[in-house]
Amino acid sequence: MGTIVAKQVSKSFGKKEVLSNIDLTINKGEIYGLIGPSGSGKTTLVKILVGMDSDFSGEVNVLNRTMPNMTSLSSIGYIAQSDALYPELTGEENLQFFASLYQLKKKERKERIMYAAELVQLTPHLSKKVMAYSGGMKRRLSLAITLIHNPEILVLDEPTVGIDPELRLSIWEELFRLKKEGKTIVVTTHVMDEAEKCDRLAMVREGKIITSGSPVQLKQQYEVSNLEDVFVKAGGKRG
Ligand SMILES: Nc1ncnc2c1ncn2[C@@H]1O[C@H](COP(=O)(O)OP(=O)(O)OP(=O)(O)O)[C@@H](O)[C@H]1O
Repeated sequence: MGTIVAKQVSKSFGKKEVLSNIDLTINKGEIYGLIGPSGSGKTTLVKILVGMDSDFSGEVNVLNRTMPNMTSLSSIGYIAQSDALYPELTGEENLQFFASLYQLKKKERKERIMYAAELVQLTPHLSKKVMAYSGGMKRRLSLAITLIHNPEILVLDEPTVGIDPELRLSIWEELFRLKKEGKTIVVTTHVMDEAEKCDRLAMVREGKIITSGSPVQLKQQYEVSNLEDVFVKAGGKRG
């Protein structure tokens, strides 16, 4: 049994089907990438996987519980594309607020806030109000919030958009470290060099998984040297 299992998941907005018979199994301790162009359905799918959307057909299981499920929420850290931050509060107050939602003890709360802020290099900016943060700083704060309760599963929708290359690398290093601890990590991206870093990938186009496998397997299977060409050959379109 995988940590996250989706069976025949479909979803429509009105008459438009945006997800069509999605099957996937994500195992404990792997970094799983959902790769696809803008509008292909990645965000819609991750919202269903984390239990934020119950209006779909098919079945989703997370940690052996059918989703959506309140008990599973504390095991999942989800970073939404649009930042759910409080602009009037400082970075630290935002972290405090989210930490308090998870009822962490005072000492643990302090430790987790320091760890998360350090990880995204926001420690020197914690006392500034979030409305004075740049776009990249807000993304980093969102990522820190996702990690605050030390969840077993991390679901990161485009985690490194607007983040400079150096910090992007250090965030990936941290994801590798978390994976070694046994965390399960789901990442959406349209950047192929990030796709290369995943253990396994599903390539998504127009609401369907057009192919899946490890980066090495996929390149061998389609006899190409990069993942962009896998996407094109598997039935995606360039650009
Ligand atoms: N609330 C909504 N109402 C109607 N259509 C929607 C809604 N949310 C998403 N869609 C449509 O569903 C499709 C999939 O969108 P989704 O956001 O999941 O794609 P995505 O792959 O995550 O793209 P991006 O990376 O740009 O967010 C798109 O065609 C989008 O226009």
